[in-house]
Amino acid sequence: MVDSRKSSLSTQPGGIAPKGHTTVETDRSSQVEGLKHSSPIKRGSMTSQQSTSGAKDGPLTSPKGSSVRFNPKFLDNKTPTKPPVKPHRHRRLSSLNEFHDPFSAAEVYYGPQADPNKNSKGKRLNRPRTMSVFDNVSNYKNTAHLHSQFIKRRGSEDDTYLRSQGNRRFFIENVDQMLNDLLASEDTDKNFQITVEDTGPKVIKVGTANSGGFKSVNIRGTYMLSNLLQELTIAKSFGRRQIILDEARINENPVDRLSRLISTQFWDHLTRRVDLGNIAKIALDIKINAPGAKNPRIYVPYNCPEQYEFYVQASQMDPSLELEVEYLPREITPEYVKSVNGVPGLLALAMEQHINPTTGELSMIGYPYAVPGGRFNELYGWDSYMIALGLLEDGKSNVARGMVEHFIFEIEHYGKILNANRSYYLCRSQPPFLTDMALQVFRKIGGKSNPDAVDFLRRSFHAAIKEYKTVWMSPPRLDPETGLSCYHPRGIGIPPETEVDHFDSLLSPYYKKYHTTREEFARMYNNGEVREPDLDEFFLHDRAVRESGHDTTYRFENICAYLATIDLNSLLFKYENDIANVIEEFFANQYKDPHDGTVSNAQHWRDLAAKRKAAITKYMWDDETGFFFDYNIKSKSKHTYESATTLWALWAGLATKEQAKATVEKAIPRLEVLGGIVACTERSRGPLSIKRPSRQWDYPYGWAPHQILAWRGLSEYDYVGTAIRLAYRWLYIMTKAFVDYNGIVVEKYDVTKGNDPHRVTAEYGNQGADFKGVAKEGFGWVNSSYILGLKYMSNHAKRALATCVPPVPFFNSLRPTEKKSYGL
Ligand SMILES: OC[C@H]1O[C@H](O[C@H]2O[C@H](CO)[C@@H](O)[C@H](O)[C@H]2O)[C@H](O)[C@@H](O)[C@@H]1O
Ligand SMILES: [Ca+2]
Repeated sequence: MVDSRKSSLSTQPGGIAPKGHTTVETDRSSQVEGLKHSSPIKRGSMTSQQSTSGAKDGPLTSPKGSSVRFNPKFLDNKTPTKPPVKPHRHRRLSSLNEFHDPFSAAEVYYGPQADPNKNSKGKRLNRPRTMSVFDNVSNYKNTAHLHSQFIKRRGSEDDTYLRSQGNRRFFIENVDQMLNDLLASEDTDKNFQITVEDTGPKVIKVGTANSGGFKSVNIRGTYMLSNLLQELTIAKSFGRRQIILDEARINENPVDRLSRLISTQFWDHLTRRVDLGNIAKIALDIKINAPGAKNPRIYVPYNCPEQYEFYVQASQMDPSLELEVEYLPREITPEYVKSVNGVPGLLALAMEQHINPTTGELSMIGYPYAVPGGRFNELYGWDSYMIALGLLEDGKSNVARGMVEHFIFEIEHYGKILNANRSYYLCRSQPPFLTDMALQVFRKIGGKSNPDAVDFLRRSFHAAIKEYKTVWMSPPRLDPETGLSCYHPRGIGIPPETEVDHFDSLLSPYYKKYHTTREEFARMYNNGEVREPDLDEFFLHDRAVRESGHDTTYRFENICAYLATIDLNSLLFKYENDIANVIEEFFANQYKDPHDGTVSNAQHWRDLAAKRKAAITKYMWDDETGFFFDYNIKSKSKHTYESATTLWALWAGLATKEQAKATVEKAIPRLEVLGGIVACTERSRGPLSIKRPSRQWDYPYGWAPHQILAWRGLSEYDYVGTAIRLAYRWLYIMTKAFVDYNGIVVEKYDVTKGNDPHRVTAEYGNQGADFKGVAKEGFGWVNSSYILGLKYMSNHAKRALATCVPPVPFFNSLRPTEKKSYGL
């Protein structure tokens, strides 16, 4: 490994490290000494030799002992390999005389126990100047020195710092002041983040804990400075005015840091659980900007009086929140849904009985669930599946289970798994994953040996069978001629949840035609006061696009409701097989449907799957290109748009061995780019222009669900090496953006560029990018993809990721035998 710090420092006037380098240093002599003394890499800490940008130039050697790999193929259905949260070895801190974990969760690290103002032990650190530094007086009270990039007084520097082993801690006497100084000096573009694009000195002084803040050291480089900003922001949010901060916490190996943050913070920030006190907050929605959307509102199914009472009680408890509680009608029609677009609200979800442990009072509480993040602050359909996979891996099976409970409730009360639980989504679903999601949760909560898990599985499959029959295999979604299904929700008018100007380019000719404004035209059109058949056709397909989860892509524009997609039909094939297996094992091979009275066995469902497989092969498979295409049921022809969803056929297990081989040999080379699998090929998307702007589900963007399904699909067909290679690419893009851009984790990435892959301007920008100081939640399915992707990585690959070694140099550096395990 190249020592990037030594070489870069020697060429930098004034010893200031270039952007992206992450170092702590005192002066040159102590640097050298520090390097001489540096101990082997410890879990969780990133030495300066591992700095982020320098390493990519250096040759990569395969460290000994890094060859332990597992076959991820077996992991989806079997036992976990990753413990929920890695236990950290506690280190004894000699000077502070206490046990302490530098990587503990924020609540612990910044909680009252660690507060020098509340904890008598800690107070010792805020001691006045002592004789030991009498002749060595620091100007630490003069805060100007904190952002000075010049070393003014050698006497104030703590040259014992680099010699201290395992006890490198900073004392931040004034968190607010330090935050202000840090931002003033380093956040030169004033976006409250410290990134590689900021042009500050990239160095700041901080007091050392051993000297009680009298002596200081320099913190250098984007990564460490941005971690410092993040930690100070979190400390402040805990009400802390002073902190002791471990160096290990701000130079932590980025792979460890990101996975730790996801496991211990991001999931918690994304998790919701409705109770009497928080419903008004949970119900708030920033997507709709209408007068009727100002107050929080909850809609309750007509036959859930207990829930209605609960919410009325919540609204009465604090009238100032102005929570409105409404019953839904028995029949939910497109007309009704349109009628409440101006007064949108959250839709009630599943609740369980709850006994207050102190009062013994019986009440209700919602099952927990996790939201995607950003503007998406409700329970989504397919996001939930992807999120559940990550939660299960991180030992949060109660939240994953809660989401399945909500889907059972949604199918029972709203007739489908909703796009998301808001009133304006009542007519739409999303890609169906319930059977696999229930099976994954079932296995994690004890499987066959747990009667509660068996009950859960049976209830889930009752719901899934109802959904299969009444949503996906009924009009208008079913195409009776081919037996295949399309995304085709009912609905009226313009979807209200998009950003206000989303449809301007489409609708502006109509504003002109009717000499009116955007708002007035929308009202007239939605109410049927003007008839525009072309728009009706456009919005029919637009609703289908949104149901597909792929909103939006040129693949689907003006056509989606007529497409039997490979995505949906792969998922239904999986439903049919999962249902067959569960009927066989958990319903004694005889399933009496409580909804329609029919009786079926496993063979019946296997026959349905075989029929679908035959139809998919006939209508969708293209041997020449190695793609499964969508099928247009109107024009009765293949729609030859090359999409990443061709890999869903592998995930579902419907491709033959030959089809899988052709996929790997012909389709993957077209879809594989720097950062993994791209949403579609550039040639299918076609040229862009002002009139034909980019769409977020097209080239050059990459999405976590596409990666996750591709990895598993390829592994199922024994192309584990290809899965590992693609996973490395995706994790590289994520890690690089995380390191260079202040810990960012976003909804989607431009997977064709390595410098700022998080910068996506298509349609409604990028969720997860808009934070001040610290990213608190990441983005649901992207969080999962990191946790799941790491399962495919060897230690060698993890080390390369931590130093942001780009995929091609990394693959080129492998020995021939190693290359094989990357499918090369
Ligand atoms: O508000 C615009 C659209 O937003 C959603 O779509 C996008 O975010 C979802 C949540 O992460 C995701 O499931 C979907 O795949 C994304 O394209 C929403 O689902 C759409 O219905 C809505 O129109
Ligand atoms: Ca900045």
